[in-house]
Amino acid sequence: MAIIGTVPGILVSPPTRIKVIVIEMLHQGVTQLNTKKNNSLTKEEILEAIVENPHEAVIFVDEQGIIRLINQGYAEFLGYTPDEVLGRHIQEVVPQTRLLHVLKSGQPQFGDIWEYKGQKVPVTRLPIEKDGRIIGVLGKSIFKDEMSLAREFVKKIERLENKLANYRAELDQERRAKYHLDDIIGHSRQVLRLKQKVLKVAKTSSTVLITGESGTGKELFAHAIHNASPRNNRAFVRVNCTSIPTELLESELFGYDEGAFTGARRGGKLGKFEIAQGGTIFLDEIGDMNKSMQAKLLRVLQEKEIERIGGTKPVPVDVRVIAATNRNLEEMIMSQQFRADLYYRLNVVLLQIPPLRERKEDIPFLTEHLIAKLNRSLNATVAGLDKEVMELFMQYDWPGNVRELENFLEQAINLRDRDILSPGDFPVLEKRLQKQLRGQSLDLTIRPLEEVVREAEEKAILKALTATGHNKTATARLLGIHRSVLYRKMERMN
Ligand SMILES: Nc1ncnc2c1ncn2[C@@H]1O[C@H](COP(=O)(O)OP(=O)(O)OP(=O)(O)O)[C@@H](O)[C@H]1O
Repeated sequence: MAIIGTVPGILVSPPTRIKVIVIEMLHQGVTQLNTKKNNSLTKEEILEAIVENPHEAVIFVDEQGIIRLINQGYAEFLGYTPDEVLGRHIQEVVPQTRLLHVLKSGQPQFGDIWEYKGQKVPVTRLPIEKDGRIIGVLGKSIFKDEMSLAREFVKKIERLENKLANYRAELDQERRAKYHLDDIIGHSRQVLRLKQKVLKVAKTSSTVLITGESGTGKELFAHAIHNASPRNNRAFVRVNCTSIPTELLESELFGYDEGAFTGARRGGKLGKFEIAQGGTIFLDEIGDMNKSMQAKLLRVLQEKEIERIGGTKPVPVDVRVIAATNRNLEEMIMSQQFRADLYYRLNVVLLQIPPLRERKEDIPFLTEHLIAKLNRSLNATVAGLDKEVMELFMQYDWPGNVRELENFLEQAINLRDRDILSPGDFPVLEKRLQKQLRGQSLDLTIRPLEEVVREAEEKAILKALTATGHNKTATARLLGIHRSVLYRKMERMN
């Protein structure tokens, strides 16, 4: 038998020759294909090229903290050659290393900013596992040519971190009660009694209801209760029940879980009750809360737990509730606008803040306090006011209470010619006072009917506004007119 060709180690007879040639061709083809595909590089060579890429610093320390792999660039960055550091303990070479923390915790760190010899670099540290055991840590960082990019990135992160810290501080400030008992000015019997009551109720966690006309200082009292209480180092969270649309109020108060509804934020949202955990929640304008929310709030007060929207289990809350309103809740109960059971739950301790006209002896003290406060905020140097102004103040009824006094003083400080305020600095006050005086006396002079009708109308509006604590919707309802008509008429009155 003639041997006409070989395949290594095999003797081939003629009939199989063609087959062998084909096999050889195929073999060559595959080799060429392989060569084209990976440039004949072994896995080790590829890994080495990756490690030695010039854009990144790469280091691997084993479980003992020994440097087992370091690329040229990183060694240079540290001021060595790779051979000088391989086999040494990382701490010996880089005393401020954080790789060992990752070795210990097993937790990866991404985008950490690491400072070395004045240079800041973003680094990633990854625990490396084999067979379920951590065998070392891989540290990586962008550097060299990309350093300027990295620096920009670091700066950006630092700016964001600073911003975040500022927002956090601002938020903390927002969640602190600003006013203390000493900030409540007044020597009248009523105010002194209220302050004593604040000191007593501050010791407990009972729910407090604060009532009083608009601008009497209800919010001030709520802050003071929190600050005088053992909860004063925890959050004080204010929720204005009118300024939040009804459909949002529930998520605002109780929060929601991720995916609770379309458009819900990723990770969900904490509600004000949870934010106030351990502290106080101040529900301002509680009289404006709609009935379905009233029912939900009642449940929270009874069960002392909230349910996030889309949540699966209730969350216990330890929060003191202080509610305030300028509306007459008892009348609202009679007209079925407010739940009686909620009213009794809220009204455990009642603080009724009297209107300013019933404690006019406080006006001089409040004036002095408010001028000092406004001097600070307006950078002014007002020393006080003429005797005539104080006389006007004492005659006026102050339907807008302390807030109205503050507004008058602010306008006057802006308009003044001298640092002692005179009646001329209070043009609106004089106008309102005249109206008030006319309203008190029966004006029998014969005047154009239009004027008489307008005055009667204004009187009725003022009375209704006082009765509703300046709630425009309720005022319009009382007077039987549309809210837009009320607004128009009020604009004309000013
Ligand atoms: N006794 C007081 N001493 C010092 N400032 C006061 C006092 N009462 C009220 N003020 C000031 O008057 C303004 C109105 O007070 P606050 O907002 O507490 O009133 P309110 O009754 O909560 O009003 P509203 O019902 O409209 O919310 C604030 O600037 C507050 O600092």
